[in-house]
Amino acid sequence: MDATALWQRYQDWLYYHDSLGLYLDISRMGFDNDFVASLSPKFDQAFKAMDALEKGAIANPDENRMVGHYWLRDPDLAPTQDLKQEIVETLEKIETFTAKIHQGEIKPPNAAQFTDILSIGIGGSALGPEFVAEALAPDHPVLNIHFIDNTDPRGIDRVLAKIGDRLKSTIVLVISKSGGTPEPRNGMIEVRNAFSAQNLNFAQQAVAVTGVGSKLDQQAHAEGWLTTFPMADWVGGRTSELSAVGLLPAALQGIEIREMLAGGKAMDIATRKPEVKTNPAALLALAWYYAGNGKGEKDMVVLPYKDSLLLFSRYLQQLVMESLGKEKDLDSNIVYQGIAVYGNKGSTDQHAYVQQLRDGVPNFFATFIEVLQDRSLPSIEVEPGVTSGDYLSGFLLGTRQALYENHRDSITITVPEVNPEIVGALIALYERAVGLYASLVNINAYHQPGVEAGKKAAAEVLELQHKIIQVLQDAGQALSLETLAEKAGVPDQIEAIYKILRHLATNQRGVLLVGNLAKPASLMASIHW
Ligand SMILES: O=P(O)(O)OC[C@H]1O[C@H](O)[C@H](O)[C@@H](O)[C@@H]1O
Repeated sequence: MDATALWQRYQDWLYYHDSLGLYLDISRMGFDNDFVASLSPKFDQAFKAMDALEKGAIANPDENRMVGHYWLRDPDLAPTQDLKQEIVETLEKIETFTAKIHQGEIKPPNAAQFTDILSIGIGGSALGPEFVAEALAPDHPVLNIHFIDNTDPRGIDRVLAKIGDRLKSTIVLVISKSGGTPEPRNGMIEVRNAFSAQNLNFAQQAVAVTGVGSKLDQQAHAEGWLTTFPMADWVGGRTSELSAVGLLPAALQGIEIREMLAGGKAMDIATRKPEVKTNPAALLALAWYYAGNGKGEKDMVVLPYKDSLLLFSRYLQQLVMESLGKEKDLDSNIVYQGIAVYGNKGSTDQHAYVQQLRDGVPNFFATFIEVLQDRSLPSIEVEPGVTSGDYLSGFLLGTRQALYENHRDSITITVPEVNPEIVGALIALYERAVGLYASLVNINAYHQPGVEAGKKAAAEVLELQHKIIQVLQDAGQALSLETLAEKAGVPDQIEAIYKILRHLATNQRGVLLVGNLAKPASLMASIHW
């Protein structure tokens, strides 16, 4: 396409949101008008499905749940008065609680004021808060946030070591919608143990964000934690950033949560329009469908040219891949859907994998995120007439151009600056795009049956661990792995047994492995009394 035609195409497809100052450019995706027309019936369906979902239809048939994250930004849309009230009251409670914490009205027993936040959660209960903290926390926040988002003992130690003796002034948020996920439960137990070690009272510094009546909720009430915030069953984990899950940690850091919600609401209004060309989420869904042939054949590489948006791609990984990565469509056909998401930030990544993007296997489309404002204050020149920000901007434009020249498609989102309103809007934009795309490819975006398989398998491994330790104890002598597997009644699990024993032996857990480590079959296992 020559420069004039390309410039025309750019203008024809450019989307601009006036009040947000947000641009979306899909002109560098190679679709044509016939393609757009061919998707029109699917989009009509998708808009209808989205409308029904917003009105409270059971949009997650497997779990018999409504999908109401849009109501969080506009409680008037909630299908019942009770739901509306629940949203409004939770928001008010977050603000009142936060104000009391900031003013020292609610304070830890052994310090004048809270200084730090320790947020324990995983998946949707961590990725949004982590992304938002990185994007929006002030340089010197009212409270410094730390995250435990795994069950890695060393990772937990590291976070606790950083907090050190400020544990006495740390407010602990345990965030888990189900209230039964093992990783945050383990994190909580470890942190509680650290509190005991410093003679501190965990309950007096702990807050739960969880489903009403969950195990965690019951524990928090029974033990008299500082307070609890509800997580509604109609908000999915990966779309929970603008619920208490994300708003509470954000507010505690001093981030303007009402602005995040306003940005989300403004974007929701824009993406509710049942017309592809003027609806930015529909434009994104169209571009994704085009790139991957409606089958996720190309990966989504997310490249914000702004350090503060570093975690956006990680956040989107869950939102997109957990929503779209499905074996079956809504008619139970095997479809193996999904779009792989990865990314980090520019221009940093230009010195890592962008080489492959430009010249290597063309199995991706890029999404550039451009932030117009370099910094709030004027910049110095790093060479005559040029600032660091000019470089950043030049690198983005240059990479976009270099990809285009080599027939690599890209989308560009441009925002004026990274502020709470824009972050809220970006979250809402992608939530809606994922919902629309799911309709286009006829899948349920709101369940995650695959995640259960991994959890179940992990539970079985732990059960096997109990079993083999029992067998070893009963045997009272060293056993070969084969004999051990036989005695445990699981001769087909010998490899798993070997790996469990190797882990236990490494961690001084009372198991001794003797023999040639290079030849697992030669090993003898015993209990080390
Ligand atoms: O918030 P929780 O109930 O602890 O769940 C945390 C995460 O658990 C699972 O991995 C789900 O697939 C995620 O969607 C969820 O965000």
